[in-house]
Amino acid sequence: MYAGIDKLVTSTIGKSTNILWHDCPIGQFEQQKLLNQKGCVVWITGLSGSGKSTLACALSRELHSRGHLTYILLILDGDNLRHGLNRDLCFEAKDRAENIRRVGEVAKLFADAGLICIASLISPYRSERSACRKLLHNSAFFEVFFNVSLEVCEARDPKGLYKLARAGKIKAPSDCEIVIQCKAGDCATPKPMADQVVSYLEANEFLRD
Ligand SMILES: Nc1ncnc2c1ncn2[C@@H]1O[C@H](COP(=O)(O)OS(=O)(=O)O)[C@@H](OP(=O)(O)O)[C@H]1O
Ligand SMILES: Nc1ncnc2c1ncn2[C@@H]1O[C@H](COP(=O)(O)OP(=O)(O)O)[C@@H](O)[C@H]1O
Repeated sequence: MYAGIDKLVTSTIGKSTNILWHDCPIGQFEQQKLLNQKGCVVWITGLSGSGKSTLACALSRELHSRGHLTYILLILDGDNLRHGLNRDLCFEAKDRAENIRRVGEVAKLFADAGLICIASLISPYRSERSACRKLLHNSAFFEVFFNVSLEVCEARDPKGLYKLARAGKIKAPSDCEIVIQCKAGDCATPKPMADQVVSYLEANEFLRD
């Protein structure tokens, strides 16, 4: 047996038996001490064009300027992910579900490594967002809902995809920690929106060990 592995848990997955779980001596606790922050997932949900990617970038810039390690969100952004990790997936309901499940698992890995992981996905279904939330056992999953009207998103329509959103009747999330409100003619700039999330992380002691 290798040094440092003090617990072996076996399980059966499909037809495979003896799938081993290895516990390692350097875990989330040790990583967080090193980074002086707590690993967590900030999950940004909202319609296409609501401002998710803009907030993700503003938030990572703001946290970086304060000395915090984030995972650069552009990799965990719906469009970008479909160039790599999820290039086998399209936009049917089952593919969206798998897309979100994989992103949730990857986000959990980054949070386990002590990083503040910002995921930016439309993630329209509550059940899938809840499943990702449940992966984080220590309440380190924060949902940010962009409450931006269809009218505003459609007026922006930077990718010309808006006819698709028009068909969807997406219910507002009921279990999010943070709501970014934006009505026609009254939208905050990205910096105060990022500050709203930073204040939440600060108040919940995620910006110190
Ligand atoms: N057909 C179709 N339907 C929906 N979205 C489309 C489609 N084709 C491309 N895109 C772009 O992909 C982004 C959505 O990916 P997500 O991973 O966020 O979607 S989901 O969470 O799986 O529902 C989304 O990015 P944002 O506009 O930034 O939200 C779209 O621009
Ligand atoms: N707070 C804001 N106020 C005004 N325009 C914004 C704001 N946030 C984003 N935008 C603009 O809205 C469009 C969509 O933003 P984006 O972040 O790409 O949305 P999403 O990632 O949700 O599709 C972009 O053209 C962006 O410049």
